[in-house]
Amino acid sequence: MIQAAGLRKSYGDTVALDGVDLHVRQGEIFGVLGQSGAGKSTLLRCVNLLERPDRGTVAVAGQELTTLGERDLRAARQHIGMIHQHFALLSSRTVAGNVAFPLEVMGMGRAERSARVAELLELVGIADKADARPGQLSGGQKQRVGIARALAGNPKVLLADEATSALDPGTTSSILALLRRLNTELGLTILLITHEMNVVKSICDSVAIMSGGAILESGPIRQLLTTPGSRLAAELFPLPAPETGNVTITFTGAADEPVISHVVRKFDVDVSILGGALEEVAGGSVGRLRVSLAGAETSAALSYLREQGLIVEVAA
Ligand SMILES: Nc1ncnc2c1ncn2[C@@H]1O[C@H](COP(=O)(O)OP(=O)(O)OP(=O)(O)O)[C@@H](O)[C@H]1O
Repeated sequence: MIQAAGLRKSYGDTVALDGVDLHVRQGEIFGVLGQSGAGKSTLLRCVNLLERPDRGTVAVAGQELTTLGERDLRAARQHIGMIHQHFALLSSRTVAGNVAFPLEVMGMGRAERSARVAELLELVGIADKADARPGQLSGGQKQRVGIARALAGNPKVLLADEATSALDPGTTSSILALLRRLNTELGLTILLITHEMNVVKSICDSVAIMSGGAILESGPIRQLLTTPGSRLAAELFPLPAPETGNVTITFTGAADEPVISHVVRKFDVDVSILGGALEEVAGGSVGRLRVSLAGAETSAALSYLREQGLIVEVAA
């Protein structure tokens, strides 16, 4: 649904994007995770060409955007909704007036417009706030207005720029739940940028980890977590640096299998547990356990764990 290749963007001597490739599949929620200054906002702005990349190509819904002139680009952007960290609402307009704004720009007639606005406010759960001004709303309600406005043109893609960073944890959860519902009910593809692992953990299907203008690792979350050496796994489950010979075991969905007690019973080994955690990620449970094994049958025990489908990494 979104295909970017070889994106480069510099501001003077600062290289904000240093050859970025991005592939977001239709119907998924894709998170770009990174620290401040990693290049996330620049990447998002290059996807709808609010910022023109110095080099590289961007296609959204099969349409190559980088070759379009300003007029065609404006038309193409109607199919790409965007929501912002600080909501970007017009304070002089009511909630309904804010949501109506893009429909006015599209030239939609008054009656059709007001029916569409009512439908959108209902969809995001703030139909009762239609006549309120943004200044009278909570942060979560403001973001719901932002989402309704972004959906006005029936976009195929929604870009979310730190959409929950200005919200408290409870409100963040309700906005993330709304985004997931819109993703499921409307088949909306969502590309979001965030510096919060929690956002990735709760709603993303895929992720790209970004640093210094480059993507270090990207793909479906469950696939990344079961790839040896995964940065995502290391960030999601911060364990102390391993000592030589320590074993890190990553498992998905198999936490109910008593594999460790099997190993101890089947082989001549002792297992000491050094640390670990279990998390709900991408709709399933994923766990990481750091252990040390001692005994005559250590290597047979490690082979057995691998045969059970666990990812087993031995620190060199
Ligand atoms: N308009 C601009 N002019 C000059 N430098 C810029 C501009 N926009 C971004 N940069 C620089 O490009 C780099 C990447 O910035 P960007 O805003 O994309 O990062 P980010 O990961 O979104 O960070 P943050 O979460 O703090 O916004 C930074 O070094 C930033 O200072």
